[in-house]
Amino acid sequence: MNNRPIVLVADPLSPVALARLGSDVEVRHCDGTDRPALLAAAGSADVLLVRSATRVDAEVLDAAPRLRVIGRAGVGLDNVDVENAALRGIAVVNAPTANVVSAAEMTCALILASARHLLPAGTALRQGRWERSRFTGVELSGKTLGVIGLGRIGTLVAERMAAFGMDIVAHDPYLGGVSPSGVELLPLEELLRRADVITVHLPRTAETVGLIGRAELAAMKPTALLVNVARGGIVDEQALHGALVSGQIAGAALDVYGEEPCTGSPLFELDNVTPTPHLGASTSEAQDRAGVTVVEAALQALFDRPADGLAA
Ligand SMILES: NC(=O)c1ccc[n+]([C@@H]2O[C@H](COP(=O)([O-])OP(=O)(O)OC[C@H]3O[C@@H](n4cnc5c(N)ncnc54)[C@H](O)[C@@H]3O)[C@@H](O)[C@H]2O)c1
Ligand SMILES: O=C(O)CC[C@@H](O)C(=O)O
Repeated sequence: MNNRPIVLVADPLSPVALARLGSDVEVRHCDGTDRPALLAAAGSADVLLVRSATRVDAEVLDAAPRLRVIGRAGVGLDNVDVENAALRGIAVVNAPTANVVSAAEMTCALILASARHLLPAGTALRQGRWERSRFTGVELSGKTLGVIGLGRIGTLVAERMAAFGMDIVAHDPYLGGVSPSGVELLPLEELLRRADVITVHLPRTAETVGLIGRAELAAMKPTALLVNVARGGIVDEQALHGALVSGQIAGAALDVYGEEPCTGSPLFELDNVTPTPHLGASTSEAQDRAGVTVVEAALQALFDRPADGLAA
């Protein structure tokens, strides 16, 4: 069919989601992290589908005069200039619940891995070193988990870690003082002082960038573990490096970084850091759900009807 709307897929989407696009649109692919390629391909796009790697800023919007829909296959919209898109009448759709279980499970995995030194112990073993006493860990049962940002993912993490016997405290000023049962809401300073494990589940906003900096790290216990599966920049990486080297806190696990992709960081050289390359949403289930959600929303916006093969 000629003159079909063009859907530009700029980050890898699940095959299930791509199949849902059907035959009423023309699907084109580009590498959204290759700026010149993205800007060139955006010129003919009616729909732009991305994950977290592609930055959809004013320059991209300027280069995309036909754009009607931006689909973000995931939760965080910090890589999309939503306000600017709205001013141009471009719809922005995301998948706010598609990957939250995966992100919560990833967080729990990182908490457990940090508490038991799984990464450095496994690395030592691969290098032929059987170092049992060096990697003595800590039990989580009876310890306190501090959740900063008690939204969808923070709540799922709290529920799961409560099953490990952890006491849960949280800081979230937007809950109006109302929290799920069993969760004590605290001011940030008190959470930082009381928690043994601190996990961050915030959007990246002007308010949250740098929220965990030098002073906040200094307020934590020397035995504290800090986990960030939310967004880079919320934890100040330089201050964190200093706190980990000086023993101000015991360890950290990071899935996200101020600049991504991040293939080199002084943090990666520390044994008490467990780094992962933004894998929180990287499960087949989450990717299928996120991709299908934004494809359906994009087709709905284009044609005012559901995708091929879906019930009307
Ligand atoms: N690593 C990954 O792959 C991955 C996957 C999914 C989501 N994320 C990130 O996780 C973030 C959280 O996701 P969610 O689904 O739980 O979002 P959510 O909107 O359900 O929850 C965010 C919570 O943070 C709270 N909050 C906002 N500003 C705050 C502040 N200054 N102090 C304390 N609390 C504050 C809000 O009130 C809300 O309850 C997303 O914005 C995204 O950036 C990362
Ligand atoms: O693109 C991804 O898989 C990461 C998505 C995740 O960070 C999110 O905010 O949903």
